[in-house]
Amino acid sequence: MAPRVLISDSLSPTAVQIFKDRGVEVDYQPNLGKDKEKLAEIIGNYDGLAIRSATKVTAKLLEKATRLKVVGRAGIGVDNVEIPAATAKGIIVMNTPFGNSITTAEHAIALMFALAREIPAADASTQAGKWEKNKFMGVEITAKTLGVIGCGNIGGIVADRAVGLKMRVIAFDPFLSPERAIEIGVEKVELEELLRRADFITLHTPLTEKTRNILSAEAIAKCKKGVRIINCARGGLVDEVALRAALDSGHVAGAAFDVFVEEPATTNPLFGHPNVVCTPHLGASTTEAQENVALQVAEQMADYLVKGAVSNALNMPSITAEEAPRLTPFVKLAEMIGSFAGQLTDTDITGIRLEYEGDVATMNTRALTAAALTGVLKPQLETVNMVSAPAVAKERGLGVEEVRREEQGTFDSVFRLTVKTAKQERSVAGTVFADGKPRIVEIKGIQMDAEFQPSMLYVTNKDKPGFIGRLGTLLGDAGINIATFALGRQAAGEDAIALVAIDGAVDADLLDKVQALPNVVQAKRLRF
Ligand SMILES: NC(=O)C1=CN([C@@H]2O[C@H](COP(=O)(O)OP(=O)(O)OC[C@H]3O[C@@H](n4cnc5c(N)ncnc54)[C@H](O)[C@@H]3O)[C@@H](O)[C@H]2O)C=CC1
Ligand SMILES: O=C(O)C(=O)COP(=O)(O)O
Repeated sequence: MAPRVLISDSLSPTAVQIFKDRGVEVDYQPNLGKDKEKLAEIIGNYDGLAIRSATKVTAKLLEKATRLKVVGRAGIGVDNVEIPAATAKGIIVMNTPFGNSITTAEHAIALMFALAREIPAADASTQAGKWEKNKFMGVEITAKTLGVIGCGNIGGIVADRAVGLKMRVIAFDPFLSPERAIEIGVEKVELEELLRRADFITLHTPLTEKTRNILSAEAIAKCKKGVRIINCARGGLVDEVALRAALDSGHVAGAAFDVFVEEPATTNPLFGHPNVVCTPHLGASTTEAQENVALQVAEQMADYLVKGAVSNALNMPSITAEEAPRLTPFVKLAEMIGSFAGQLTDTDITGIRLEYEGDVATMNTRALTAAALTGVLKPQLETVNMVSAPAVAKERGLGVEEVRREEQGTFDSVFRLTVKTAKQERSVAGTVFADGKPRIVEIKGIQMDAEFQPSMLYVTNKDKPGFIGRLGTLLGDAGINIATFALGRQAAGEDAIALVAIDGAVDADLLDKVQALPNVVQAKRLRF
């Protein structure tokens, strides 16, 4: 069945076309994001959800999203998506981190000029037939100091444009390296210094608990008198009530806002002030940017839903479309080996060691580790998948250790997983043969050669004559057909393992009988 995607915000028709071209069914309902109830009613029918900023992807909505595998944000900010809730449900959240950054930076520059020359008010007055030539006295921006709060992609482009406009640019960003600051021609400063020195302040951080109200009443009070503030990033970075008071007192000379605490903003503390310029979250609204983000989000989502490739995900390691075909059988192997070990473990797991040997050590082991953890955790936690497994493992305090060795042994690649419990360590290793099928090649250091089958019986025993015959007879008497029978042992007469693929299931009663056979140490049913 073709995957189905819902687009619940306004997106360029390019997205619809790309989904169709790539074999994804698509429903384009550009206003649905604003209708929470309706969206919750139908979200259960879709594998993918493509959004902009109007759709709020809350934990409550995700509860109804029983089929959802991916949320694609055609844009940058993902503060409208509850990512931990998506991760917990195994839903990938991806964005398009660069598609609209130039456009948004240009909007910030446009708003800076609009403020400096009071263009919106002058336009309204002129078109009202007032010709108030003496009312509007602007300020030059040349040689003025621009303070950039958050100097990442967009902040960096704004800084670059501002340098071109002959401004002096200072930036506050704890993650801006001194080398990058030199490269883009900005002076890196602390927030206090920026507030003290800047004639214009522009904000370009995401909205997080750290950045909320970064321009608080207190911070605004520390600003130079006559400062002008531009916010093209997110509502909530500036305390709107405090800013209004500072505008009213004349401490702040002007403010240009594209984003607001409450959106859509139909009322706002800033509205109505003569030195305030507002736009309705238009930062990303150019034909070019919308074309970029629509194309990119549709390609990324289709690549994931159709080919298993992951890019620009915020809660999952990337898998390129090129590596996906080579990686996929190993993802399967890692998950099955993980599942094998998980099903064998009854007590609390304290740690997991993942060893990648040979070719597999050169692959995307982050993705393979996520798959292996999924397998280990699934017997206890049905809903876990590659997206949520690493977070769940961390939450449960499982120490995860990765070892990579590129030298090959008997096989081109070996993946070995060791589960540690308070009582013991148990390792299982496997490989992928040329047929693309995962195989078990070693259990607890004992060599084996077994394929995974949907229903299997795992028996450890003392290597004594008669065991195989007795097990075969017991299963035969119960009407169970043996599909394959793999054996391995440490040495003659010592610990041995039998891995039996069976048609049909072994019930608890029969399992007890297997367990009761002479020399049997442990008997377990496994399902794959
Ligand atoms: N108005 C609009 O339509 C648009 C708004 N945006 C907003 O712009 C924001 C920035 O986008 P990008 O530049 O692409 O993101 P980015 O991730 O490249 O840059 C953000 C920068 O903020 C810095 N930062 C993080 N915490 C900080 C803190 N506490 N103090 C100072 N700096 C801090 C980071 O180090 C990073 O360099 C987005 O998160 C989004 O909210 C993005 C596109 C369009
Ligand atoms: O990309 C972003 O972060 C934006 O804020 C753009 O929002 P929008 O897609 O125009 O609703």
